[in-house]
Amino acid sequence: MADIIDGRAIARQLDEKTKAEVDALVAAGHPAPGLTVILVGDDGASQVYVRRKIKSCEKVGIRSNEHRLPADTSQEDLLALIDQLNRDPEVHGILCQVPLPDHIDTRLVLRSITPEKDVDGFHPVNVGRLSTGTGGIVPCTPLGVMMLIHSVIPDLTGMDAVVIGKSNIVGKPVANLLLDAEATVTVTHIYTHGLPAICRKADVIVAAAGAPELVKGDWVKEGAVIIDVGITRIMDEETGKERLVGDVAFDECQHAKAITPVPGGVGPMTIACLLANTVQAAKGLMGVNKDVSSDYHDVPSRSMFTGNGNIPNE
Ligand SMILES: Nc1nc(=O)c2c([nH]1)NC[C@@H]1CN(c3ccc(C(=O)N[C@@H](CCC(=O)O)C(=O)O)cc3)C=[N+]21
Repeated sequence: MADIIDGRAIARQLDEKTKAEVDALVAAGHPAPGLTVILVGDDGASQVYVRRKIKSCEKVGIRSNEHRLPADTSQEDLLALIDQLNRDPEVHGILCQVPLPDHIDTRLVLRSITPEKDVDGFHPVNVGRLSTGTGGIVPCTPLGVMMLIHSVIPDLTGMDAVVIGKSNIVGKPVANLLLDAEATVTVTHIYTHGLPAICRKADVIVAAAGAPELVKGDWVKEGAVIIDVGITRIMDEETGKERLVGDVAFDECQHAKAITPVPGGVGPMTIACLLANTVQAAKGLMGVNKDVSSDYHDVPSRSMFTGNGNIPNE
């Protein structure tokens, strides 16, 4: 039997660390970090996620604020709200839930959140920092994925990792983080030729294609580690109830070393990492931790100079 990686338990551990950081900030006379979540429209799943995020904030002592806007909110009004939040010194993190309604230009909206408060790590400045290994805020789900992998494989040096999915939110940033961890990374997607054979070579598989039960048992090498990022709601024919399905045929993969469940795997880590990112953003804005060592990490850092073939100007 494969070990089941308990995302809820690891998220709880991270929340404890986050809470301790919040307490330390407050004890030093700083205000508690503040997160503002914007939700446009009334998509059911989005409402569930936003409620979870707000509740989790309470647990660790982060102040939270929710702006619920009607589905027909104009892009102009949304941008005006973000502009106001960008200037508000009590707001340290801004998250605008995606997907946004079709009449709104999502890229423009995500670019309008100031990079210092961009706790999703979606702003092009943070994307650029991640891809050059120069700090910045790392997107929540990819950061959670790495923590789950590290809970079973402390050192990824030289390992073969296969990422399935090429989204800006998960696939691409996960690939960058795996490279930073010295893994050999193959990025694939649902149109990749010979995907099963590519996966069979992997020591680590990150499935983030949004395709229910795409990864079959015979795609998985004995002893591999599988991280399942997919969440699809399907109607169970037998019970008539809705259930959540990942991108991996879980039952067929018991010869893996370890595997994340859905639910209870990556999802809870996404939220815990959001809270951690909010504290990181707050510290940055408050000028906490701006000591010599963090300056060292802010300047073109390690991975730029350690001979990974990264040429800074490319
Ligand atoms: N700007 C923005 N940032 C996001 O981080 C963001 C977003 N938009 N839009 C939607 C996706 C999705 N997402 C999840 C968060 C928690 C769970 C989660 O807690 N999942 C539970 C189950 C939840 C359920 O029952 O549906 C679990 O896997 O155990 C899942 C998905 C954050 N997202």
